[in-house]
Amino acid sequence: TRRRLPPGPVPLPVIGNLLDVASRLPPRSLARLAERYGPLMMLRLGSAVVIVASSPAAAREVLRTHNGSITGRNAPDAWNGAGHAANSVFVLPPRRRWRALRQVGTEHLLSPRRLDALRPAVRAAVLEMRRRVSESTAAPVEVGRVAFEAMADLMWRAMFSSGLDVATLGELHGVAREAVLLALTPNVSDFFPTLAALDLQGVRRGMATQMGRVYELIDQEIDKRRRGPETGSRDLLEVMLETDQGNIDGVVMNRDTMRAFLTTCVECSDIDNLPYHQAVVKETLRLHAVVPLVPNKVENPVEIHGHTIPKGSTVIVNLWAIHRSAEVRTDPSKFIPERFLGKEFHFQGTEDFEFMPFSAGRRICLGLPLATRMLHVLLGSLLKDFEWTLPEKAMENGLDMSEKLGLTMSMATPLDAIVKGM
Ligand code: HEM
Repeated sequence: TRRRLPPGPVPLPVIGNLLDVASRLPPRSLARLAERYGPLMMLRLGSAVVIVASSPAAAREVLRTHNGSITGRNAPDAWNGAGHAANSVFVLPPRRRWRALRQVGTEHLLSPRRLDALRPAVRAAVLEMRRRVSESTAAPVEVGRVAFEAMADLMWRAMFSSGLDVATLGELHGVAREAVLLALTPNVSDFFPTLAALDLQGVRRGMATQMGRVYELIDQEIDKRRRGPETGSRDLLEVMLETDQGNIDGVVMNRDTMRAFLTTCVECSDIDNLPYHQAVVKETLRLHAVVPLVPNKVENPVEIHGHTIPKGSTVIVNLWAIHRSAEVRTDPSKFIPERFLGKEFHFQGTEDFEFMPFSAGRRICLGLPLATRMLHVLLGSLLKDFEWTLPEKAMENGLDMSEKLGLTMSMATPLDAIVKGM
């Protein structure tokens, strides 16, 4: 079967193709390799076998045709810190616990009914964000930080019906920043799983400290609700407490269930009536994929385009490369929101797999309904309520739009902007 494996660069002994991929921006290195080896190529990263899908047709094979056999995950070792892998929907294997957690999330946190009920929480989180921005007229505003804090505040309100104070929000931002740095560190444990137990670089221990702090905050909320008076809230915490010791589809609702929904969040607005605003958000997600490399584990061997994809290997869909492919759109590296006007490009992905910021298939982003609403509301509020300018240096030298990949993709130089007026 060896001859039928996908083509790829020749691996070096021990390290395999690590040097071919190591760069400031791995999705771009992989896109360049794909120009040479084709839309389905094979690499060895240490002892791990990695197949990379870099075209819409290859993505369709992975995320639709053979999706049933390619829905696993090889959890990065960092996720084992504080036992987080057992609570994370992102890395759980596609079995009972993963299915049940997705169901809990879909029904009790992200259903259209729950999202409607969350409108006041969204409003409160956005008002709080506006208040903080309007107090920052003297110094530049770190836009990413403000948006992160509003998402965290909203997620907290959705789960616990109470917002977070400024100090805790700041602390959570610090936790996220540390976690991104840890995820940025290429980890020997991932490339040589036999060495993982040693945690040679301390990445797993570092992640355990960060996750441990978030778990502590969640536990405080649970204990407060248990001791306190009835609140009458119908939030995720209430569902959990009502079914405590009970279960949903075989999964016990407990603290771990709350931990599964650590990620950010938020509102329903007028977005259907704001096509240009929507097009700007879509073009941003196209050019700057939040999760540029979607990793799937092969649970059963499959044949794609005449090549054998071995069991246990990781199949990465390079969303970054597909979104920027010159074969499917003109001027792919230019920011042109108009390309999304008047056409059917859904956030859920297009039929031909050329635009899918939330991926597709059985593991499509669970937070999609919340994320799309919150993105529009946050951006809308920041643009409508404030007038912005850039710091002098950025005005002179232009804005650094380069990206860096950690847990998710972000700007290499965080955007600072100055509020001119309201
Ligand atoms: C602009 C914002 C976001 C983007 C572009 C995005 C994109 C993605 C992508 C591409 C994946 C990988 C899907 C796959 O494996 O095929 C993913 C997974 C996931 N996302 Fe998001 N995401 C966003 C925000 C959120 C938010 C706010 C939440 C939480 C409420 C969330 C929760 C999740 C979860 C739980 C998974 C794992 C799903 C699974 O493996 O079953 N995401 N996201």
